[in-house]
Amino acid sequence: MSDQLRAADGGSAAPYDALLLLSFGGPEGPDDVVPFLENVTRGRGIPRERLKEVGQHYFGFGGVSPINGQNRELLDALRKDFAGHGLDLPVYWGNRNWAPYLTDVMREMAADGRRRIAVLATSAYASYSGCRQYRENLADALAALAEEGVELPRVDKLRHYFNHPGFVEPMIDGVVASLAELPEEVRSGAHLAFTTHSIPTAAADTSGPVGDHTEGGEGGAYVKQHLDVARVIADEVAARTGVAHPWELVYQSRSGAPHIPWLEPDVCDHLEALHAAGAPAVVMVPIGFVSDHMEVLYDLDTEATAKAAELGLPVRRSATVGADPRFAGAVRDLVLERAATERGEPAAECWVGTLGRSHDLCAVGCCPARSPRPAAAGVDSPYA
Ligand SMILES: CC1=C(CCC(=O)O)c2cc3nc(cc4[nH]c(cc5[nH]c(cc1n2)c(C)c5CCC(=O)O)c(CCC(=O)O)c4C)C(CCC(=O)O)=C3C
Ligand SMILES: [Fe+2]
Repeated sequence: MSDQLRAADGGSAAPYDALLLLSFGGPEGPDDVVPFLENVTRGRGIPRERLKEVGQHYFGFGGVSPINGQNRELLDALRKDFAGHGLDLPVYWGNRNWAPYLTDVMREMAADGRRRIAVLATSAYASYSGCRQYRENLADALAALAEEGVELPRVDKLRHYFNHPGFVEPMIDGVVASLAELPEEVRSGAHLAFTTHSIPTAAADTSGPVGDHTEGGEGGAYVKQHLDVARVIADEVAARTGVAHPWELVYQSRSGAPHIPWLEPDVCDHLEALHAAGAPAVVMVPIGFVSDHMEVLYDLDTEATAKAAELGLPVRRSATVGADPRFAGAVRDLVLERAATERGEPAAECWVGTLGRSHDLCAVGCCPARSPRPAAAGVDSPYA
């Protein structure tokens, strides 16, 4: 981690007068589950069977996704961090698929007189679902407010933070802790399975700026960024434990029709393959996710963990960053970095790995939608 640079304490958030935490949203009780899934899947052609199955995942947890509670904790952590560092910036929270809905929060922000909003999406990497779709949601919210005659604030989306040390370091600690929990006789031979959300290979290939696009489901910014983070974590874990654990990037939570190719291998198939090849233990490292929401609690802690038990393979699942104070500090860095850039001043950049500071403004063609729609906070935004 020697190439990392850290932003100094202090600094101004001007021209920003608010931060908006923009997330996915999740149900908060059994009656919310079906309407939530309808919101998520509106017009996206997810097979009914998959929806019924995913509904069961939520009902198994009383119809409550942990994601909203985790965002409330992150909000608290952000407010504490900002207050503790003299950053006077109000923080709001809105979601794509459940209350508090983005449009309602933006209306409230406008009524509070917020004119220039920095947006942090709870998705660290480039992809249609994790980046452009949030920009489309912002455009939809601005369009709705324009209809209502509200004077529109300007929104800027903060850059991808997959390689910010405040995102990566807590995960390194998590892997070291999970390794320590494994029975000693299997610990040194343990494999690391870095996991993230599978997406259609066509979406992976076109993720990120056009210059990163590839063919054949082999790359694109989405895969490249995950590999970069995985390598940083694996190298640092090796440095700390003295053991170079073998690692691989695998995928989880596939949906969509079976004939459409998505990124593989699936984490459960990977556990089987590792077991067959004689691996004595595995730590699953959910680098694709910011908190322990349903994709982590069900797909890893329930399903993949049951698969490992069936195989007799010892596994652990390492921690996501959640509301770690280092992550809150990373968000402050991102705000200050972007604010300086917007003021035309040099910005202290924080990043690890090999890819550098991600772009501030998505260019035309970045993570394209299958059917083009207006998206805010990019070069092609119809809004100021
Ligand atoms: C890249 C990515 C992230 C990571 C980045 C980020 O965090 O944004 C993510 C996060 C999440 N995905 C979530 C839930 C769901 N995702 C679905 C469907 C889909 N996700 C996709 C991609 C991603 N998803 C895709 C390509 C689909 C197919 C349909 C479509 O293109 O939309 C479906 C529909 C049913 C199903 O197919 O599983 C659900 C219920 C929750 C909430 C969990 C909770 O409630 O705790 C979270 C945080
Ligand atoms: Fe998802």
